[in-house]
Amino acid sequence: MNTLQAQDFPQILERIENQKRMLRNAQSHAGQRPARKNDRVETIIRFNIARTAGLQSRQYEPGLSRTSMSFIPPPYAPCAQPFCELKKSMFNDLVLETHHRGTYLLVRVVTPQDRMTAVMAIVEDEKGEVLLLQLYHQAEMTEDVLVPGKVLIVKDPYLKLTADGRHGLRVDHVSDVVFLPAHDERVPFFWHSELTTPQHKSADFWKTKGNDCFGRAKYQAALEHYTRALVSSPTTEECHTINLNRSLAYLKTNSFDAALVDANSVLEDANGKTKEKALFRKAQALYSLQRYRECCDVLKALRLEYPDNASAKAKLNEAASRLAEQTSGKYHFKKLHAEAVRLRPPQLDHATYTGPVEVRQSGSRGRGLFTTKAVKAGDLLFCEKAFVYAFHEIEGTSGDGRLMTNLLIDANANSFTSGAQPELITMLVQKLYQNPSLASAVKDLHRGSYSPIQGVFDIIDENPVIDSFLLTRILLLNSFGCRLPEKAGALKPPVGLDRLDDLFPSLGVWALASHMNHSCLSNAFRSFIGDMMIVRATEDLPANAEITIQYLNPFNPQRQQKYIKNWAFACDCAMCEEDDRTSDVVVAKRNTLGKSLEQLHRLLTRHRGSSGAAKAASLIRKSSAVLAELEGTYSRPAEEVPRLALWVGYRDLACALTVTGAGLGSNSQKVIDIGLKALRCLGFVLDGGSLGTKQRLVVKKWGYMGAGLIDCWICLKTAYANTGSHELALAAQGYAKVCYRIQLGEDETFGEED
Ligand SMILES: C[S@@+](CC[C@H](N)C(=O)[O-])C[C@H]1O[C@@H](n2cnc3c(N)ncnc32)[C@H](O)[C@@H]1O
Repeated sequence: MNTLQAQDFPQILERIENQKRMLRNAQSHAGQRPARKNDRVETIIRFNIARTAGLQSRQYEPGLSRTSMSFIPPPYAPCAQPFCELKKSMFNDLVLETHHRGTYLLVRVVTPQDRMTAVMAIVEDEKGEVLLLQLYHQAEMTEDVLVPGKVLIVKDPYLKLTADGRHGLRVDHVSDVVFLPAHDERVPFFWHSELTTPQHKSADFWKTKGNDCFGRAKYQAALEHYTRALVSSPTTEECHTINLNRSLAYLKTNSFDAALVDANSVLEDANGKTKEKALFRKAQALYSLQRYRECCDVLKALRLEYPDNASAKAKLNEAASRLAEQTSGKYHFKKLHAEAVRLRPPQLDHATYTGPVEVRQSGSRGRGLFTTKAVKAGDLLFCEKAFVYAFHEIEGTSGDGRLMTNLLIDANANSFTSGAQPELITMLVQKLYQNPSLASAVKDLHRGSYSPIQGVFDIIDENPVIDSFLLTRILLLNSFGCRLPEKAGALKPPVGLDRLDDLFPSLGVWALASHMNHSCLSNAFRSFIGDMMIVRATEDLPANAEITIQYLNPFNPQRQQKYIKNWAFACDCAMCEEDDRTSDVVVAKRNTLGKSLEQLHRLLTRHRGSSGAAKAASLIRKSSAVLAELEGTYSRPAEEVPRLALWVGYRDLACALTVTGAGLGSNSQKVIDIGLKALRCLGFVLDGGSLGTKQRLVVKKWGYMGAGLIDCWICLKTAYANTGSHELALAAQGYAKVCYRIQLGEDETFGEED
């Protein structure tokens, strides 16, 4: 959820203005015939030169190194008509900037492909006319999508004027393209080539060819050959083998629905070794579709009939572990951490657990997520595996431009996203196109004002109708940026969202999490281990409470504008209300005082032990004076509106005193006072905790989950322990652990860093 406004980035604003000019120019030619026909030889040579030189693979921007920009074009609907209802067109029939509804083009690829954001090649029609074809949202594969000789159908073609004044075909919806197998009867005879080898070969011939391609990891080619084998009169036995092989090739290309269909077709009348294999393929497909219970059932049946099958035994163990996670919410978090460190991308093979939550209506906010029973602070609400996840290793902010390498620009909204957004859209498009059974998880996610056509996601000509613009919209409104987990620990840099970086290089969609509405004073906290999102309650909640999270960092002064612009709502939490009431003068004063505190605390950490005691004492006095002044800028009680700048000041002072040892001995009292004050600034309501009173330390009401909260509790624990108040130290340690669990998602690793 990291959309940025172009007005803050002049270079991008300029590009957007150029793009808008181009669009307006293009629109002024709508309905016209192209000024001149493409010369075949020149078009092919020009394309090949550009492709070879790699000119089309990157655009360079001064100041923004190696920036790739893609623009979201004006949305248009995908074709929702079956092929049999479409009328054939030729290139000469097309006019500019027009969707030729109800028609199709039959084209053949004549050059190798180039890939920028789109996959591109020169294609010809049956009259030999040529055009540039741009296909968007095609997955990166080991095989090229467009290879010379390949024949395609383009439904509802769109002829667009390109930036250089030429024209070409642009296809944004994957379901608007049909890749025809060589043996398809729609491929004209005179386009048959060596690629489309004579048609009278046996099923075994095509199966062998398929196996050969499979062996070379050419899975798409293998699929085509297996399909051809199946229509070349195979015997029943051959048919089983081919279906099993094709099922495996489908698994390799992440087409789990199709893999399952093939495995099931074999199971209709197979037995012996064939049945054993088919059951295993079925289990593999079900596992990949995260249907763990069914997967376990299939594997149990397989084990019963074929007890010596070692692969089935291993797979059953895996599936049973996933099922246990899914039903109990019990994860081996240390193992998850280890996997997240080892795997690149860190996509973990674990199940989603949905805890005591459900989606319900939440008045004018649309749907929201609610508790189904009372929960305690730190309780697991859910742990969700990403539906799609695009991983980028570099962590950074907009400041140094490192993230500004991959921009997706919405010229209409004058906004853009940086990072993995374009990649994620293609992932989402492909996942749903290949596995329509999974669409229900995401197709109804919040889409703002975008209204898709009737029939979207319907199966037409055996494939689902996919609207890339709908999915782009869903993604822009529902994706989460995420960072790799930081190891929180005593007095390490704080974990949380205190910094002004709402930009995260990795992005994903977590469908259940997408139902949570926003509040700056949220009652739940999200953390990530790899692509698993862990959401825990940050306070005790009754049943039927709406669960909220922070979409953006509350330290971000522009957050309200972003909510309005990106998500079309204004946050009405107490913190936003208070921000509205706070004058710029007060904000500026808080910033200045905050900076002084930062400096004082930095100096303080240099004066360690007894030798620096006098200097430390003077710095502490100064710091206390600044803190008192800062406190004077707040009026509403912290229980109602957390005092974030003040919290940071007290937290850092408590930590600095603990680190330097200035907090040792009699100064422990100081750390305790400051630490407790820090917590109260976050809205914590505490009972007890003062030395010598024998009163237990109890959190009566949980406060805001500020970054560094764990550290603050650890400082308290240390100070209590130093004064021999072991019960208080234990209580502080216990609360540190709950905060650790909330902010890092688990507490199995708590204390390991000590
Ligand atoms: C990611 S969706 C959250 C789920 C959404 N309410 C639904 O019905 O699917 C984000 C959208 O929820 C609504 N929303 C979220 N937080 C809100 C809030 N605090 N006040 C009003 N609307 C909110 C806005 O329409 C926003 O664009």
